[in-house]
Amino acid sequence: MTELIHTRAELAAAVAAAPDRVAVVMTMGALHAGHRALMQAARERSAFVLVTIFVNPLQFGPNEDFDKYPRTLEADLEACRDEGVSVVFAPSRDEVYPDGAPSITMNAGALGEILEGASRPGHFAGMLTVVEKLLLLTRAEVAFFGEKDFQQLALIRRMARDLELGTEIVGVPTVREPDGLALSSRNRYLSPQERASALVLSRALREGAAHTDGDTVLAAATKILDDEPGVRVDYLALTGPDLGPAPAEGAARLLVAARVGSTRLIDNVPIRLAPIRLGKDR
Ligand SMILES: Nc1ncnc2c1ncn2[C@@H]1O[C@H](COP(=O)(O)OP(=O)(O)OP(=O)(O)O)[C@@H](O)[C@H]1O
Ligand SMILES: CC(C)(CO)[C@@H](O)C(=O)[O-]
Ligand code: BAL
Repeated sequence: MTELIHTRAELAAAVAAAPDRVAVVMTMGALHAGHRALMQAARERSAFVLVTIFVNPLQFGPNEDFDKYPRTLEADLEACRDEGVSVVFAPSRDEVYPDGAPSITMNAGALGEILEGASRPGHFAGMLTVVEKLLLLTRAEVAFFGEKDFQQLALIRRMARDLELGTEIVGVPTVREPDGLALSSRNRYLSPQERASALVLSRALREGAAHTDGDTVLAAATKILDDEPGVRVDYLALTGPDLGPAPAEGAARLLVAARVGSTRLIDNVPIRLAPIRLGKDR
């Protein structure tokens, strides 16, 4: 049985009665198979999985899609029931921010300024603020986040470490459509034609990941993106696995953000860079 609750008092009671460690999956709703993968990973770690559904106003910029963000609570509950979730916490804005906009918020630091942070000022401060509140309110022992939002995951790990939050943060690989498109609640904004154009994001990353030299990785991905007129690239970046500078060899990450029509999408893949091999006479 999945219990739907809305208030802090109900949440405190549910957590106090939890039969196992609290395993949390935080979402903004409009649930899809990517969210379900997080719930399944959580279910493997605990008999008590708690899903939060809250479209956090603090992480949306003034010209972003807060108002039109899909809100599909009935279907979301069905998905949570299917995945054996114990409790769904779907609070109102006042329940999360009883004093209105908080005057003390998280600072996402230098990692919050690059990539997504450069395009969405204030986004990560708002995101970390609500994640920290929800970690504390749910008393989460372990929390699950998708690699699809790779920078978000990196920042949450960093916050948990830097602030000694004591919650284990687990990353879950990106779930994709059979044709490669990363699942995202925002995919439902795409027209059929835009949906076809959006495929170049995953295709570019796949092409890039077929190479092991940094310059070639970027050139291969750029070529695919440049060939699709319906897509405006915000950034294509090759970084280290922690979003620092890309190493000369070993694990790296290739990330992309682009606008398809008016919809902004992100994606990323792991890359393995090989040492440069010199010819025998050089
Ligand atoms: N395709 C996916 N695979 C794995 N995890 C995902 C996927 N999509 C989202 N998640 C994860 O689900 C959690 C909740 O994300 P959210 O509710 O914002 O969904 P979303 O599909 O990313 O939505 P949006 O389109 O708004 O970015 C986050 O940890 C996010 O990384
Ligand atoms: C982690 C999160 C639920 C915080 O609002 C959100 O950023 C998301 O859905 O990825
Ligand atoms: N999926 C990350 C949350 C956001 O885009 O606001």
